Amino acid sequence: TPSPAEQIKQLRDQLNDWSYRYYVLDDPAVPDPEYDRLFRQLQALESEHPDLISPDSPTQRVGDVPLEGFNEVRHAVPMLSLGNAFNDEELRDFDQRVRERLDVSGSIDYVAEPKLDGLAVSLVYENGELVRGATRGDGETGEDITANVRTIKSIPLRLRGDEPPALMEVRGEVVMTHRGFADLNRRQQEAEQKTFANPRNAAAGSLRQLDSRITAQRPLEFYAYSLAQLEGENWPDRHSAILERLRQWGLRVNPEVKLCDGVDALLAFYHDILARRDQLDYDIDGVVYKVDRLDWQRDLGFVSRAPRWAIAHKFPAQEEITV
Ligand SMILES: NC(=O)n1nc(-c2ccco2)nc1N
Repeated sequence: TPSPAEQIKQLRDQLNDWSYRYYVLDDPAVPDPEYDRLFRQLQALESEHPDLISPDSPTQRVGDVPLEGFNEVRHAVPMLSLGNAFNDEELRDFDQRVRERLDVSGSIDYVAEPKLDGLAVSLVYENGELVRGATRGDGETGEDITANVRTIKSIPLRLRGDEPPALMEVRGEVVMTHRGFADLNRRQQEAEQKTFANPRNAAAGSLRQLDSRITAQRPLEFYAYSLAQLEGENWPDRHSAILERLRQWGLRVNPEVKLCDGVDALLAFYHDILARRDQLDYDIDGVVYKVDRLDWQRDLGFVSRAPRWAIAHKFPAQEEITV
């Protein structure tokens, strides 16, 4: 029979794979009771052999000692803010400025993405292991919320694949779905606790908990949308290839993102997402377009704190929805 260490590793890898299928791919491999059965087996083995517990074990997602406060962390690469376009004309101006600066005559490729209205978060992985989670803060420094991001099931504790990079920092948005928000407020009401005004506030309040056992009770999801640091393997040469590499590492990328050739395709994407906005299960406040080629992103650089190579295209403010 396999050694306790081998049994524990087998259970850990199997549970992490099932969790990836369920929370990242929305494609469960086994019914919940099967997952729970193996989870309890792993817990039993780990309690007999605590020295064999590893930080990427699914049993280690919820901490048990609340923090006194949050440490500050300095972002190695500033978490930038985006300039805005408020109408089609301003978007055409953006595209024209980009092509002029690049001295490119024809249309160029952009990646178009829904602009999720949650909280921007940075995740750092060393040799494939999640070592730090941080809020955006003021863009230069944020709060260390590692214990809280570890409770979010769509955030892998270990990157998938045999040769994880030495260092990888991914950024994305933590959101709460409308369904999760409604269930949470119902539970809060039943427990005579405060309810939240909207999913974004609920997500912010959940991430700022000093007790990660509370965060673990909150329906939070993570969508990755950019790569900030990568060491130990070559950078992809396009943003679309970065998103594919993030998917390969086991991170969740929004299924609506789309490679678009030229500004007319961007406008078609904008109007398509706007038309479907009410059917999406999470809040968005616009779409984001990013020049796909990374060499062109570098050439374009930033103006003050916003990139010249990306812009947000905002929707009209949504009238308050009565739930
Ligand atoms: N909020 C959101 O969904 N964002 N935000 C960015 C972003 C911000 C800075 C660079 O990229 N991208 C997406 N999809």
